[in-house]
Amino acid sequence: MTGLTQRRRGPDEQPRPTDAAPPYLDLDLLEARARTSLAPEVFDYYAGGAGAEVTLAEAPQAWRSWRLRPRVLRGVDRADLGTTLLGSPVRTPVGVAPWAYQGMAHPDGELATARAAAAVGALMTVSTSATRSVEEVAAAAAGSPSWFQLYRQHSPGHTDDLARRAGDAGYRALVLTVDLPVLGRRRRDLRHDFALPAGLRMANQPGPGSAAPEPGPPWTTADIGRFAELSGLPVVVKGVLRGDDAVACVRAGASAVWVSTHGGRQADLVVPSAHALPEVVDAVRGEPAPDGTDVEVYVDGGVRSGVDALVALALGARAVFLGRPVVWGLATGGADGVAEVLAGVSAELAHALLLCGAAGPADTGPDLLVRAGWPPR
Ligand SMILES: Cc1cc2nc3c(=O)[nH]c(=O)nc-3n(C[C@H](O)[C@H](O)[C@H](O)COP(=O)(O)O)c2cc1C
Ligand SMILES: CCCCC(=O)C(=O)O
Repeated sequence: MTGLTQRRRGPDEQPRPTDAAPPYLDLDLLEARARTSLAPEVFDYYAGGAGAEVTLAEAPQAWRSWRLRPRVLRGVDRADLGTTLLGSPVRTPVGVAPWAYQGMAHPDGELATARAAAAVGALMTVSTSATRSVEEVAAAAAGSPSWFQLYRQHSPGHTDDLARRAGDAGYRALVLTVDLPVLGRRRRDLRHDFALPAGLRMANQPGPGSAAPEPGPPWTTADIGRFAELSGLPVVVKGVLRGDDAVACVRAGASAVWVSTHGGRQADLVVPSAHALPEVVDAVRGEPAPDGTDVEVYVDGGVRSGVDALVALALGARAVFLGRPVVWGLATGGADGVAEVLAGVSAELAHALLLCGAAGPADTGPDLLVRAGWPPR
């Protein structure tokens, strides 16, 4: 049976994991399949959030609190998704957010994700907590632009060493994740006493790979310039939700800031990324990056379609990153599954741009948006 002849689901019917692939990207179906194929504690580690999971649940809704104001009669008949991220050309502004322990989702783990991202021309961010080494994933990306995400390690010397290795391995930026001074209280993981399954290892860190690692000494803005120097790479600060913090990062030497709630996995009741993004974009306007160019702002959290991505671009994001959709792609289809997700959301974005009379990511802006609700606020 092809997707085209498939019976349509009723509005209240949940996707069945056995359904054939529909002729469009169905992330609910991928998640339902992943839920049946993964061990419950692994699925819950990937899917879960902190506390009562309010931030997790609000993230996708927050993008949908905007409505589009399409432009017509502008002669736009083609949308080109190509752009640059910190000077590296990519074929889509939809990238892969760093996510840990990919070997639990697929035996090839991070290597499969890297190959898929390279095939689609999307940028991948590789987590410190990968099940493959810094160098192995760089080799799988085969020169396609990738970034390395750095976590504070218990030993500062080890953190410095990872930063240097990222520079040597050819990553194009170092992403400092700053929203994990301690691990969020993730009830699902606590219930399962989650730990990395036997046979898998954290390839870049010592220790057992539990959900409650002990991070090293706190970082401050002074570390931004230090890591840029150590690695020889531009620094992106991930996990910024306030304008004042964003400005402090840039003044300390960051080339970009990444608005994120860590997928609702750190503090609960945090402002959704979609609501924090405009404040951050406004705050860094006019603040030059170390190389004199404009500071770039990225965002993630609850982006589940190309239209969500369009809202993010229109609010001023230069790139939009996906977390769980990529997890479900890898868990259900390996590299092909990841490519399907990245290409699918990118195709939706291209289509949404055209429908709004925009020729590409740079041809978007707040004029395309109004707050949902009537009268518009
Ligand atoms: C299973 C999982 C593991 C994650 N691991 C990391 C990580 O190692 N480093 C990091 O900076 N962020 C990590 N994140 C956060 C993501 O980079 C990203 O901010 C978030 O997933 C985006 O939200 P979304 O899942 O709704 O798309 C993780 C997220 C998930 C779901
Ligand atoms: C040290 C944390 C492990 C990876 C992570 O960031 C996450 O699970 O959200």
